[in-house]
Amino acid sequence: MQDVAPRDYRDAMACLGAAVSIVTTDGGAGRTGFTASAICSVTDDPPTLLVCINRGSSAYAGVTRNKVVCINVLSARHEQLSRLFGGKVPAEERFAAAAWSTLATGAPVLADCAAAFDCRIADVVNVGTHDVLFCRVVALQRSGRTDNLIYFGRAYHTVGMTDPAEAGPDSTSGPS
Ligand SMILES: NC(=O)C1=CN([C@@H]2O[C@H](COP(=O)(O)OP(=O)(O)OC[C@H]3O[C@@H](n4cnc5c(N)ncnc54)[C@H](O)[C@@H]3O)[C@@H](O)[C@H]2O)C=CC1
Ligand SMILES: Cc1cc2nc3c(=O)[nH]c(=O)nc-3n(C[C@H](O)[C@H](O)[C@H](O)COP(=O)(O)O)c2cc1C
Repeated sequence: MQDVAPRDYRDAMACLGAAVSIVTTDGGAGRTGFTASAICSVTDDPPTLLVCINRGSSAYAGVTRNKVVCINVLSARHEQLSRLFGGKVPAEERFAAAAWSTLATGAPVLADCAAAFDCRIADVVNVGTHDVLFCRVVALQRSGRTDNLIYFGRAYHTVGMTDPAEAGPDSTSGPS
């Protein structure tokens, strides 16, 4: 069976709205990060997400050598930060634009993101141009923010919950 053309595939994928995150890493291979929408929950036992990273990305060597990532889910106010981490800008210039801390792995945690998933990379599967990283969550942070940055139709949008109580209280959990 013939594959569809990459351009047609991307045009169709532009119809799929997705939350936007900044995936960060730090360790022996240095601090770096990139904007990502190809992120998905895999299982809650053990808590695992997947992240798809293009092997051509400037962040690829750092992420795969450090073997840790933090998935920082962006709020509406982070559109400019998403653009900065979206390519071409040197890594340290990207980080200079926001405040960061750490949880368990040492990967940078964005101070006021909607949620942060601090992870060790448990498995990697090579598919076409990308590596699929299976990321075991070892610590969490939630801000209680009630809005999300969304990428849909090649443009940024925002969604928000009407009842702030739905987001739950501010919280941090995992090993200290
Ligand atoms: N999964 C990925 O690697 C993604 C990469 N991007 C990057 O950001 C640039 C701007 O994105 P758009 O304005 O949406 O234009 P676009 O026309 O290049 O992409 C449309 C949609 O196709 C998918 N896509 C794009 N490039 C892809 C890739 N290399 N592998 C798998 N899926 C891909 C994404 O869902 C994206 O929103 C893209 O050219 C690409 O370099 C954007 C979204 C996802
Ligand atoms: C909204 C958005 C979503 C993106 N999602 C992904 C993604 O899921 N995986 C990925 O490898 N690159 C993704 N990219 C592209 C990277 O953020 C980055 O632009 C690319 O890796 C090249 O950056 P570089 O200059 O650091 O090499 C996305 C870009 C944007 C703007």
